[in-house]
Amino acid sequence: MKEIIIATKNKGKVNEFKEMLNGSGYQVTSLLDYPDSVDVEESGVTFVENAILKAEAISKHYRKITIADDSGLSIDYLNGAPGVFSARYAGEEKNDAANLSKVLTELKGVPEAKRSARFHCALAIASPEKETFTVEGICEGMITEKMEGENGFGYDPIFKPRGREVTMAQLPKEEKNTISHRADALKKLEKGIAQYF
Ligand SMILES: O=c1nc[nH]c2c1ncn2[C@H]1C[C@H](O)[C@@H](COP(=O)(O)OP(=O)(O)OP(=O)(O)O)O1
Ligand SMILES: [Mg+2]
Repeated sequence: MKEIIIATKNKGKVNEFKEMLNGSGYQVTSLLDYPDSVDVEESGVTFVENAILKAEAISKHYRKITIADDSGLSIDYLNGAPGVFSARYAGEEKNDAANLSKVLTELKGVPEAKRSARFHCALAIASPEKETFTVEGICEGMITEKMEGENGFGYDPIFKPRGREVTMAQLPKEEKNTISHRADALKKLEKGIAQYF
């Protein structure tokens, strides 16, 4: 089967890509299958730049077709923070629980009307032979006042997608994978993947 490496060690992302590409005919691997892989520095100032950095470094190293995902949460009341710093918001050690607590503290007492936010996802596909291609997806919503739900990962327990009454972490995974920023981006990329093989 044709292999696509997802250039991430984030288990949450890996699971979602495997679910969403299930039945597509591609064998989906990730850096969890390549544990000796180098850590790529996310030095870009946009999600797209970081996705390109990760996809190109890994595709060059393994000489395989690679998709990288750079994503994060942008909160209007915080002028777009944590943005590209979402994973490292409460410190370099990338702690989801600490990141959520930091956001909830910063939004303490802020009324519902001012709690709007959106998830962003940039995907880059790279190959040793072809030019890199990128897409972006978003998911609109708002920040809740407390954490709820066990599904998903990252900021899901404090993010209520628009049109839903529960957090992303309370939705079944099939539903998250229909409405998420990652699903939105992947829909835009999917048809183009075949051209890389
Ligand atoms: O669907 C999501 N649901 C909740 N939170 C999410 C989601 N998607 C991204 N996020 C958050 C997690 C992390 O705080 C940051 C991604 O950071 P980002 O650098 O892209 O990923 P990462 O460092 O965990 O793994 P890697 O760079 O190896 O792909 O945004
Ligand atoms: Mg990262």
